[in-house]
Amino acid sequence: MSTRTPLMAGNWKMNLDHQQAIQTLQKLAWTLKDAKHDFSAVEVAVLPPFTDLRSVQTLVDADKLEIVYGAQDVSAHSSGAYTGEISPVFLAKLGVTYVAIGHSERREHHNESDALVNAKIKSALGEGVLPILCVGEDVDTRRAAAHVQHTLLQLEGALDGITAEQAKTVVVAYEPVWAIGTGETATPEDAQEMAEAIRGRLAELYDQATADAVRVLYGGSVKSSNVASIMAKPDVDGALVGGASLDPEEFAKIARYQSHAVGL
Ligand SMILES: O=C[C@H](O)COP(=O)(O)O
Repeated sequence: MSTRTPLMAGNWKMNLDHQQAIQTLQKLAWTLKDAKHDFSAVEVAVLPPFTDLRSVQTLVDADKLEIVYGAQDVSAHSSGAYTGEISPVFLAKLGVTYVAIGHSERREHHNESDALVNAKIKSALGEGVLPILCVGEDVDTRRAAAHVQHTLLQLEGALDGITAEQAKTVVVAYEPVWAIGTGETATPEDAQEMAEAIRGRLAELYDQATADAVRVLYGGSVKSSNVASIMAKPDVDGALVGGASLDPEEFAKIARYQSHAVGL
């Protein structure tokens, strides 16, 4: 039986301005409160755009919300002449818990390499911000049956020079690119295959205790209708949710997957 606390993280991507962020977060918080959600059983996080973070922090603090929040990217540097970049120091000061690093959209549109992803992971960890490291293959790699090898290489590159103690705090999100925003979800078996392979490689890179501590999420067209079957797999510890996290009632249902799995 796993002792890992499941994590449901909503990646809002480039959606919702700071006023919409407040409305969305309030509605999410009310919905979860009405449902008496146990945050110690399933952790809930939102990853808004940078410009929303101060508003989100203010609401979370004022209403003492148990929802945590994160950023969608971070600079590999802590300060200096890096126009447009956001320092991990600034994120830590805003009470940010998590930061997504190496999302496939950043790898694709901003040419982020495994080396840069690795530098960003070190940068975040240096300020106590927990990385959600995104890995996963595109459709051609999957068709060539090279998806496991490809994804494990991304994992190794990202964790180069990271100690076992640090690695235990990293969340890994497996997101097959062909399933992101397409409505096409990987099967629960696909998610389990990769989550198990990731945990196996972590055991080889570090040790079993580290591998057992790391949470592995699945991401790609997760909805309330498919989350329970994905979460039933032993190595899947949560979901990185894009589109469906913009609807607070739907995202609350995803976080409450245990309730609707047993028909409550
Ligand atoms: O970060 C989230 C993923 O890219 C999944 O997005 P999606 O749920 O809209 O497919």
